[in-house]
Amino acid sequence: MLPENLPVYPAPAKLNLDLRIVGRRADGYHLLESIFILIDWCDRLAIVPRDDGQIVLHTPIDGVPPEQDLTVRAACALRQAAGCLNAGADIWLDKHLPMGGGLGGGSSDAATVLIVLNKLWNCGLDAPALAQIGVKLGADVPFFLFGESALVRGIGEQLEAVSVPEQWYVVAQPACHVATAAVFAHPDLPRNSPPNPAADYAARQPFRNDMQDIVCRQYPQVAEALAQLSEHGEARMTGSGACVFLPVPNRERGEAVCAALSLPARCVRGLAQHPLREII
Ligand SMILES: C[C@](O)(CO)[C@H](O)COP(=O)(O)OP(=O)(O)OC[C@H]1O[C@@H](n2ccc(N)nc2=O)[C@H](O)[C@@H]1O
Ligand SMILES: Nc1ncnc2c1ncn2[C@@H]1O[C@H](COP(=O)(O)OP(=O)(O)OP(=O)(O)O)[C@@H](O)[C@H]1O
Repeated sequence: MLPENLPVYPAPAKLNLDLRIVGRRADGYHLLESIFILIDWCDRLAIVPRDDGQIVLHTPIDGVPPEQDLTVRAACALRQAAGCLNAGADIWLDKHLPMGGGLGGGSSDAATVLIVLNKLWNCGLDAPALAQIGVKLGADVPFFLFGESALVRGIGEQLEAVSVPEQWYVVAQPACHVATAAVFAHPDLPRNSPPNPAADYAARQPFRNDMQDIVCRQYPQVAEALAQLSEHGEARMTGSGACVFLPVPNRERGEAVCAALSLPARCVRGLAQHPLREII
């Protein structure tokens, strides 16, 4: 999928271990408190600068016009913010993460483009400046730029590091795509969980996901996936779904759970840091 002999830049997925909706802003966006972690399931990108000012995505996704792809939008937004208007890029995206899965794939692709082109174009923007560009592309982009486990608040722009124990997870993929905006707009969505500012993994337990009940009502495939995973432990949905996950003590146990399920699933490992952390 990617051209040979070019550096490959990963864009890892996220899981929301805990997700609470604690309020709503005047513009309708919801205020969240969520523990985010990175996992070792990744999209892969190749990115090469070009000097004719064009931003070319060589691998468009079915149903997403290139100019709306988050990789291209990220490159354009960076170019605008940094004022390097003649900078261009060739981008190849090898998509592995399911779309509409609650794994943040599009946001992660955008974050990887921002990180890499900030270097390749010598923009010199610092992390807060990149996050400001990122949050306009997707609520999860600042987390991927932050690059480690975090308690995320606001709509995704307030981040605090959280120490999360090393852990394996089974991630199961129901055969449906959940429309995030429709879940947030649902009249029955709980929107008033009590705020708890503690950036502390243990103190926030027991974890839950305030979007899970509404999504299970509307998407029986998600409810079925949760029922199957729950036979093996405490399973939850990530983000606005559709994917669901289960912490497991080790890879062997994870592979055994995957084999017992009747839907696609994989065993993944939590990452302490973003693989591009050293160039963020
Ligand atoms: C639920 C999460 O997956 C948790 O990680 C994210 O907050 C969702 O982030 P995302 O998919 O990047 O969502 P965006 O593309 O930014 O927003 C999609 C739509 O969901 C609604 N939205 C999103 C985030 C938020 N905090 N409140 C909202 O009400 C808005 O109507 C928005 O237009
Ligand atoms: N590079 C991209 N990768 C994935 N989706 C993209 C991309 N560019 C634009 N999109 C659009 O964004 C939508 C959401 O994709 P994404 O994979 O980020 O969803 P998600 O995993 O549910 O994210 P979240 O957890 O943030 O809700 C897609 O349905 C698609 O229309």
